[in-house]
Amino acid sequence: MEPATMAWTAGLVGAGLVYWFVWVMGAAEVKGKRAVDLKMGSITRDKVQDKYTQYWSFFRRPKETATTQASADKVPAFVDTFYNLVTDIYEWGWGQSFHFSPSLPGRSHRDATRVHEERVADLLGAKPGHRVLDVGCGVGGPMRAIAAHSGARVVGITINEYQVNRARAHNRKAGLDAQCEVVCGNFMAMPFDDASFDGAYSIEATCHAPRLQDVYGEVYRVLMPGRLYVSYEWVTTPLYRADDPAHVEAIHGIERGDALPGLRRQDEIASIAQEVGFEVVQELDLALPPSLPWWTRLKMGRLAYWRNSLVVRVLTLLRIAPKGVVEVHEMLYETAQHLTLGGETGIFSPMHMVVLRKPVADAAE
Ligand SMILES: C=C(CC[C@@H](C)[C@H]1CC[C@H]2C3=CC[C@H]4[C@H](C)[C@@H](O)CC[C@]4(C)[C@H]3CC[C@]12C)C(C)C
Ligand SMILES: C[S@@+](CC[C@H](N)C(=O)[O-])C[C@H]1O[C@@H](n2cnc3c(N)ncnc32)[C@H](O)[C@@H]1O
Repeated sequence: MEPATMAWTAGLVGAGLVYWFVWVMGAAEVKGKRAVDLKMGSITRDKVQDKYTQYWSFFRRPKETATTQASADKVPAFVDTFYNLVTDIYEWGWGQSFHFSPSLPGRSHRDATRVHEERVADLLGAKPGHRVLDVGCGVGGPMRAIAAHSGARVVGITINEYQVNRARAHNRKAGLDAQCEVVCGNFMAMPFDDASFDGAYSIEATCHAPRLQDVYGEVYRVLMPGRLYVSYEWVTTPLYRADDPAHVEAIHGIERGDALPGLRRQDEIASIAQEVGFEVVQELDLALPPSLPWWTRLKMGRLAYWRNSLVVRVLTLLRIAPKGVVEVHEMLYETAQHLTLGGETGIFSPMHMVVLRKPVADAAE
């Protein structure tokens, strides 16, 4: 072959490979984001690596982040940084619902996710005319499913401005912007009137609060008397042993890689709810049999992780993705291993469900 022909062929093959990496391999797992769109929230390109380092040094020793008032006060700001760093990767590699769900035999992940979300709407008895609060709404996957399923209006709150914009764009695209509203704010001091919601829910979000009382207390305040609050909580289960180093490492790994100021024990949730005034209507760990494992989706993705890691590296090399994305992606990969171990050993559940009622006669009155 002529040298010129060889050079052209090599060039074409190279370009084909880049195209394959970026557009095919980098395609979103569940539509909506491509690898080339990994922006790292509202952090400017040159600050991504620094922000990741700051995040990591804060959450490296999770329990310590909640022990003093001064460090607990910093948690929301670091959680905001965390979601700037991970939101695009989550959307790209997981979809618009940032939570787990029990696997359903013969059904897709998408179906399992929707069923887990619609369960909340059904428990709340949400219906047209109701105004329901989504506490820690992410980019609004659950909000849209619940609004569409129930016909209720849903107002979501998230600490992260970038997620607000993503959620609003998704709502518009889904034709649900008249029914779904998104507000930027702290769920421990919400900008809503007392007794202004017919129902409230939180899906894998309140685990970011240093004190669960602070967020449950706020939900209690904004809920109308007699109405329900459903929450899916991240907890350690009674199988967790604090004297087993493998257990401790798995739980610390989950906390570090998920911006958690310290996981709570399952048996703490109901008493905290009662402490702020709620009646406990139901409490159930949805991860327990007969539910099928929630962590198989993480495990089955090994090949996808390898592919994604390669895509992220190539995009960083080509300067399409900002420096620091590789580190964030590595952190998530490690977190996935800890979460899987937590699921397999049964020491951790991301779906300890509580159904709480604000009594008709408020005890404080
Ligand atoms: C509730 C929370 C988030 C739960 C999950 C939505 C996310 C927890 C770990 C995340 C992921 C881990 C591995 C990533 C993978 C390396 C990458 O290639 C593609 C995205 C992942 C699969 C990513 C997706 C979201 C999670 C499963 C917490 C924060 C309270
Ligand atoms: C794992 S995501 C879950 C999002 C959504 N519930 C879902 O299932 O797709 C956690 C959410 O809680 C929000 N969050 C964490 N701490 C918060 C705080 N102090 N105030 C408001 N939102 C918060 C995050 O911004 C994020 O949107």
